[in-house]
Amino acid sequence: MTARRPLPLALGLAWRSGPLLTLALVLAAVLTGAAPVATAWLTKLLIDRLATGSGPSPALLAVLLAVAGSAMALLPHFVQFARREHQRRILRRSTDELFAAVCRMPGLARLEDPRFHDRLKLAQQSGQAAPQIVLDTGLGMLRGAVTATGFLVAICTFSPLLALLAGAAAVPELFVQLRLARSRTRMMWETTPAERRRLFYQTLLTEHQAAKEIRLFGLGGFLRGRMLEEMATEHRGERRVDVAAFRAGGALTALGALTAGAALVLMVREIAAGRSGIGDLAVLTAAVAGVQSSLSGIVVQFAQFNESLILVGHYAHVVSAESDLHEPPGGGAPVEPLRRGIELRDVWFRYDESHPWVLRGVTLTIPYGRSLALVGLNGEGKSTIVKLLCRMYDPQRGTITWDGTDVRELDVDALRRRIGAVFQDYMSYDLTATENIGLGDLDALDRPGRIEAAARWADIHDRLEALPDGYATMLSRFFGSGPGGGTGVMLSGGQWQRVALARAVLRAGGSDLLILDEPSSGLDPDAEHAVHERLRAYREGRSSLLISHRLNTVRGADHIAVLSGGRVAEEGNHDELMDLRGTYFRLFTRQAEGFQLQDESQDESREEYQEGPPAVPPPPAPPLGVRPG
Ligand SMILES: Nc1ncnc2c1ncn2[C@@H]1O[C@H](COP(=O)(O)OP(=O)(O)OP(=O)(O)O)[C@@H](O)[C@H]1O
Repeated sequence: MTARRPLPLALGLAWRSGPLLTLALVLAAVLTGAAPVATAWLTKLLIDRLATGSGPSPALLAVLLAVAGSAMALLPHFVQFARREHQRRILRRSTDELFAAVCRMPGLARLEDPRFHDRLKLAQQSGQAAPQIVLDTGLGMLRGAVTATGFLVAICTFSPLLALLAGAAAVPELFVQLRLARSRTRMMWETTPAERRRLFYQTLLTEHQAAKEIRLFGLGGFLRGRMLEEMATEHRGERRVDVAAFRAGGALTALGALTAGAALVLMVREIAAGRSGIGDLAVLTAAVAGVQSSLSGIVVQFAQFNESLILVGHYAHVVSAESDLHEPPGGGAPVEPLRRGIELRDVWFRYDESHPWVLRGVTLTIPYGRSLALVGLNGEGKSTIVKLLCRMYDPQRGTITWDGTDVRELDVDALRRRIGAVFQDYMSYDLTATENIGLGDLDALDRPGRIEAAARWADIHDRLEALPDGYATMLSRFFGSGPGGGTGVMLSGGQWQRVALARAVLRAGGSDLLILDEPSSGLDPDAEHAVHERLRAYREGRSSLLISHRLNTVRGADHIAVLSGGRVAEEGNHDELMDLRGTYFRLFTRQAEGFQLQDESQDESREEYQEGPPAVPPPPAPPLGVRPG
């Protein structure tokens, strides 16, 4: 999809947010523009009538003047109210459209691209403000054009040269303001990374998760310093543009004063020569000032209009961003329930072209109704395989198939609905306990029975029920709990993990593939044992993928694959892999030895404790090479 054009996009957004309000604002702009011209003409007619006795009735002119004056006084109030209401509606709509576009992005690649985040930041700013600015400045220009045309016609009837002089003064200002607008938008793009980093440091300094390390390691001053450095970078960019604007403003004001002076000299000469009356002086003085200010206003508004359109370009880019995953023309095919299995064939993957390959030709099968366990050292790509199965990315080479169909040909949402997963980096949401579990299947949010059943399965029901507001308690110390706003509750690491398990189980009820990436790393040994027993029963007859560094929990899997160097180095069931005496054997025996050693030392210390400490301390060991006498 190509990026939508900024002007139609901005105007469309303004129109869809409030058609009647848009029309009312356009009408108000025309009236506001016409009112000063009408006032000046009516004043001239009234003065001429009073001086010469010819022309419309003074009473009528006075009434019309009063109407024009009232319109000029009242319109700004209406415009202010209508603008604010319109702004709120645009904000709601643009925010909705922008985040709908972000949610439509099926993969993770774009969210891991810093330039996309820079653009998103500007898109948020521009999507909220720019349509209003485009409309405001567009209407401002319309208003200014009505005023300037009226005044220029008035001046022309008096002296075309004077009209030309008043009009020409706007040309240099136009160039200067356009240049400034371009510098400002460039500066915003250049300083956005610094702004995002500053916001990151600010959040870090106030958020609960980082607070412990920041205090323990004494990082407050360091992070504050970094935050101020980023702010200084932003300010340097802003200052550069402000200095240019200040210089240009001075030069333009001097030029404006010169033009006004020249116009005044011309007028005085004409009146002194008797070619114009006293009424003309009144209208000309107002007209020259009016032309100058309205043309200058038009120029400034045009520059702002241009600036906003450039920024809307970022918004357009985000809302029309293409999918970061392959999508078949006409949409993906529906996903049928799994019958044969999922296969990875010669899968190569790296996170970015500049990164090394993580997977270098992985071939694996998760047969229907069977369990596969993945084992490997840190960073060997186990979680990467999980992300590929959930289609967070597509592999650069090779295929992943679902019952023989390449997953790239399937509808990605339908595929994900068939997968239940506990990720290694599972989320803890600052929401209520019910919501924390219910997010696994939104349909269950208003079915407390299902939520409770999932919590019972994960052995967290008793704890959640005992919370101050039960399942309605906010699991957060960041937001208040309940209508009274009492503080929420934090769970322990293992308790959070059980909540994540309950969430996955709630979803996995109807899923074909259950993925468990380190599902019990934070659980105590009793809980781990219980959870794995339940998981074993739960996986029965269901396709599942289990990843765990605790090899005693994977030994029961139907098939175990050991990843090494981006490939499957060993495969088989536990006994076969032990017979192979390779990596699995080494890792398993090392872990088992660790437990044995612990057991032995525990046994020894238990014996010592039972026997009591030795009465006489043992003699010091003799130096090496010296035989005890
Ligand atoms: N989003 C990402 N962007 C770039 N590189 C990544 C990303 N996620 C992981 N990696 C890299 O990919 C490699 C494999 O990571 P992965 O998380 O799949 O390993 P793992 O086998 O699950 O490790 P562990 O046992 O520590 O959980 C690592 O070298 C890691 O640095």
